[in-house]
Amino acid sequence: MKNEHTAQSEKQQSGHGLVFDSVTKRFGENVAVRDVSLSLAPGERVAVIGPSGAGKTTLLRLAAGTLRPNAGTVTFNGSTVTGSAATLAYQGETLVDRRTVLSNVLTGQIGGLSWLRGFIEPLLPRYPEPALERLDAVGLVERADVPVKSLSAGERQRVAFARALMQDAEVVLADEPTANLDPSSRQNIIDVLDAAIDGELLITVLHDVHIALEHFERIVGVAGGRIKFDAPASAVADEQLEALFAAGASTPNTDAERTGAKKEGGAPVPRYV
Ligand SMILES: Nc1ncnc2c1ncn2[C@@H]1O[C@H](COP(=O)(O)OP(=O)(O)OP(=O)(O)O)[C@@H](O)[C@H]1O
Repeated sequence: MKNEHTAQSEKQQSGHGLVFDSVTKRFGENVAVRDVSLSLAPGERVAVIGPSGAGKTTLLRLAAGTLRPNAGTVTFNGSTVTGSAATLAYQGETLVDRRTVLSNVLTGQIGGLSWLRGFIEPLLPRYPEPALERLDAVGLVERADVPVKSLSAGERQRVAFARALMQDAEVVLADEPTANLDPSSRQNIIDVLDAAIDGELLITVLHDVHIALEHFERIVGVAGGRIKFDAPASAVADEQLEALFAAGASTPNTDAERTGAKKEGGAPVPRYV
């Protein structure tokens, strides 16, 4: 009889799950992700950690299909990723303050509606039940009718999760869900996310290494656009973490910097186009 690990490896080799195959993503001369190969199985809970500018958000956006690689492929179950396979849980600041919690969550499904219905549904919902279910999953169903502006940062993040879960995607991506939260809310928000996920592949970018190691099974360490380690949380050594964050300070992102060529200009690179 095959053990679970062998079965999972075979599925991944046959293109099951989310697969990055030799992926490179450039922004001009800046190489954000450099020849990355990675296989993640359905149901896994993965934390991506690394220093600032390492390429973590770019990896997430490639997984969401909102960025296309310059080289290599990103597939889910063998097909190029699209917005319907993966959902990116944007941070709580992306909510519309003056609208109610329910209305914000309902905007999570407008991609699947007609233009007119997509406009009207968040304001005058005909089918609020799916959104109320997602709010229940994140413990906020009682607050469905209050405006988002009256919520705490942690509650806003929970609404953002509920909105992302409306897409019923098989891959859930969260970029820094603990940002702007106090330490006790940070633990709590990861517990909420954990409880709301139901068999989907969860990939979370985290700055807080302790939370990553405590709450996630698999840790992918990224620096300079490359994967430096990919290991079960229990196997990540302090030396690996020190090397990862030390590498961040010294790893160049451009080919010119890597080859020691003189850098021209020096204008800051914009974060997003
Ligand atoms: N849209 C863009 N245009 C130009 N450069 C970009 C763009 N997005 C990211 N970059 C650059 O790509 C590199 C990786 O950025 P990315 O945001 O993926 O890093 P990160 O690890 O998520 O960083 P942080 O932890 O600070 O959010 C950085 O050098 C960044 O400046």
